Amino acid sequence: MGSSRKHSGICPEPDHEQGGCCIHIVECEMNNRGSTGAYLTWEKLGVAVSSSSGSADKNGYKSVLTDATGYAKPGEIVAIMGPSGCGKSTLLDSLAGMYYFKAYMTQEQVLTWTLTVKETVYYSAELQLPKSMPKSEKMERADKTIREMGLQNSMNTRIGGWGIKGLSGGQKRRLSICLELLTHPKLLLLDEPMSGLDSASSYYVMSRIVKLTQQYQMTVVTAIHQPSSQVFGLFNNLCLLSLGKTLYFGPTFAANQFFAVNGFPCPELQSPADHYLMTINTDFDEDTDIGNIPDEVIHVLAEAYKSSEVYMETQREIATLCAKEGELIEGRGGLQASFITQCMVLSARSFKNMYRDLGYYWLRLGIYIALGFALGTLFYEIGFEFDSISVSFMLKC
Ligand SMILES: Nc1ncnc2c1ncn2[C@@H]1O[C@H](COP(=O)(O)OP(=O)(O)OP(=O)(O)O)[C@@H](O)[C@H]1O
Repeated sequence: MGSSRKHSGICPEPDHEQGGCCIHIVECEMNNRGSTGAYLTWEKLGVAVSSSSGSADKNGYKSVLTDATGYAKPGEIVAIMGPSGCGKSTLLDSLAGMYYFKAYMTQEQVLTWTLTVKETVYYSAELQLPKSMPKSEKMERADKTIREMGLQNSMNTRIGGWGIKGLSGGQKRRLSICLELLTHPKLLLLDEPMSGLDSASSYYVMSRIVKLTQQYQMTVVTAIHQPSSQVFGLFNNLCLLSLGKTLYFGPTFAANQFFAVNGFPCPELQSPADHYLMTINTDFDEDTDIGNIPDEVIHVLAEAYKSSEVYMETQREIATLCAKEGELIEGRGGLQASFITQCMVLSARSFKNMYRDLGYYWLRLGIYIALGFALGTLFYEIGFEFDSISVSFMLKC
């Protein structure tokens, strides 16, 4: 590793229940090749929310994430998996809380439904890419990213929304990924990027993300629900959560052995990802057919993980990554569009959105014309005398 780095960290005061927690990120020059990469680590990360339910503690707080520990390195993808409600989004939100994070795709779609795919990506390219980059190059990058996400046949299709069918749910998801990948961010957080995609599309989209991750040495952390075996095989590290606890963080290929050693071997012909999720799901205690009580399984695995060699290795890796030192490589400024460009692009986008949106522009225009006409006719042929004004006004009212 070279010596240059960007560094930031959040290490709040140790909490009496959760212990100390720390999120740490360094951007280092890699292998002296001139390119840089972001190293992200999180240790003993806990999140509690105020709650009035029975599971809250005496202070009215419910723990939704406990002692989460892990790391992510350039050129690699960490997959966060676990049953619904286990804390995947909470972990990603906590990591995204770093002021330095570059790109975060949440579960909510934030797309302007009146624009086409091409317009959406072009506008985003103009706003996000460095002002030093020529416009032709920005458009070229936008076209390439659209093709990489397999949206080239829908370039001129409107996103669609209220009353207008446009892109499908999966296509919208791919478009959202496009917008995040445009800048080749050093750190990319994705929350359920595959939702709405069929298994083949999921594989193609994820393998393209892997390709870009390796090509641009991006650091990627993604929450994912139910990856197929092929998609699962693309991840470098796996973070398994249940009830807010980390049951496993380590190499994806080593998870099978961890489960087998602790009494939950993956049956032959079953997808490992499915097996892990079925084993640690606590939502359907009565219907479970694996013969174990889910809460006990979580306890056994959480304890086994903390005394495993994989956990020790994770701790060693985090210590190494946190110890990286160096200098600032580049300032954050200079990467965005200039103020003038931002004004022009946003005005053009807003104008297009307004005149294509029936409710937003045309309906309002109709209402204002009708209102103007009504107000105008109030004084029609009113006369010029004082009496005519008062009589006419009384009549009209
Ligand atoms: N701000 C909050 N206030 C109250 N409860 C919260 C808050 N944030 C998260 N939670 C609770 O924490 C738990 C974990 O939520 P989270 O969204 O992280 O789960 P998830 O694993 O991403 O679920 P899914 O896979 O269904 O999206 C849920 O029970 C949720 O209700």
